[in-house]
Amino acid sequence: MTQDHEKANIPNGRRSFLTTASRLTMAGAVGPVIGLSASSAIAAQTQPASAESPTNEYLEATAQRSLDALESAYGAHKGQRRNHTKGIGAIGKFVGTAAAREYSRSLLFSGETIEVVARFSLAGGNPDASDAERSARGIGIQFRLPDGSLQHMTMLHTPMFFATMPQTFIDKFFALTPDPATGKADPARFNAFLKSHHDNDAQAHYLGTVNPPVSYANCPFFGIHTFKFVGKDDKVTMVRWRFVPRDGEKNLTDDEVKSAPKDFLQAALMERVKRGPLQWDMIVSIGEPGDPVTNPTVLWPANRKEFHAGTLTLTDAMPQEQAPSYGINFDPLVMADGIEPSDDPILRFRSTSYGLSYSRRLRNL
Ligand code: HEM
Repeated sequence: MTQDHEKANIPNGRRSFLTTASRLTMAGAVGPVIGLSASSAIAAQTQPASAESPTNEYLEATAQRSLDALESAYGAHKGQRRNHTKGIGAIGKFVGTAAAREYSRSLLFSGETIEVVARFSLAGGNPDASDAERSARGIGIQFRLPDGSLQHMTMLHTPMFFATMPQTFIDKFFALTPDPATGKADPARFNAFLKSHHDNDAQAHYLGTVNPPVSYANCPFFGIHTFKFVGKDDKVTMVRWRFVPRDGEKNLTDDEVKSAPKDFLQAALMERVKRGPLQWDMIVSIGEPGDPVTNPTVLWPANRKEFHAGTLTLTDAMPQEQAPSYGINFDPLVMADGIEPSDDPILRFRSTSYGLSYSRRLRNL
């Protein structure tokens, strides 16, 4: 298993993750990142040191900086999520398989029917974003296990993420800050981000070449990170998972991308659940020695051994303000016994960022 990062001491004594070899090994051109209204400065690399903001502050990726970056790009929308702001609630159930029980002792795979609260969303902090924009679609799922414990999964419809290190996330959203003169992000500054952050390439290429989905019902969702399945005998298996829609994957045509109404996703989902339950199969891939486990921008080879770990069934959908998911913090590190996180620095970082966003929303900030 490869580690493509190292921990480094920074001068003020605090520790931070710094990229050493974050170049992609997979094919993927520097594509336009469309959908996330483009750009401005790369804070970490271009902002001068000052008494209030010493250079080291810009080098350190903190939850605070990640929210500063999101709010810089999209503003702070009171009482709302700072990322994936536009969304829809859903409820349903999950039933795990005997095949999954071979690898994980999690009650998720006990075979009992597990209650599920979910939320679909559009990446980015704009509550009025167009549903046709070329950004990631997300799903947060809270599984309520029979012993009262919780298991979270927070996934995207792209197979890969755009950052090997939290600093890329922070730099990207500062680079999307609107220029006060135009109200739009500065393309030159966003291009500077693209040129200096090649870990962004693969997802940008994917979003630039694969049209957005026609409905959340037709979205595959990828866990992206590597996780550990822990068996009854404590045996650890490195895994990645994805949820494959039984309705099939279906994307907008080029014409539909241009003409689709701004808010079609909610209507499409509501209409679909009226016709019957929606299902996804959870497919788990087993890692082999040498597969990257800390880099969420690089895919595993397609020929990895896979098994069907369970079926997600969603029975109802509702506007997010009325949904049980409204008050949930889909922190991806909320895990029940039997599933554990890898050392992926992005996965580890997410928890604090979600917590801070959640606390702002609860305080109506
Ligand atoms: C450095 C990396 C990341 C940061 C800083 C970050 C930050 C955030 C924040 C602040 C939120 C809003 C949380 C809330 O207010 O409840 C959020 C939501 C979300 N993120 Fe991330 N994220 C990161 C990576 C990822 C990755 C890798 C995935 C998927 C594998 C992902 C999927 C989602 C989804 C689906 C939501 C919406 C959850 C909901 O409906 O509440 N994020 N993210």
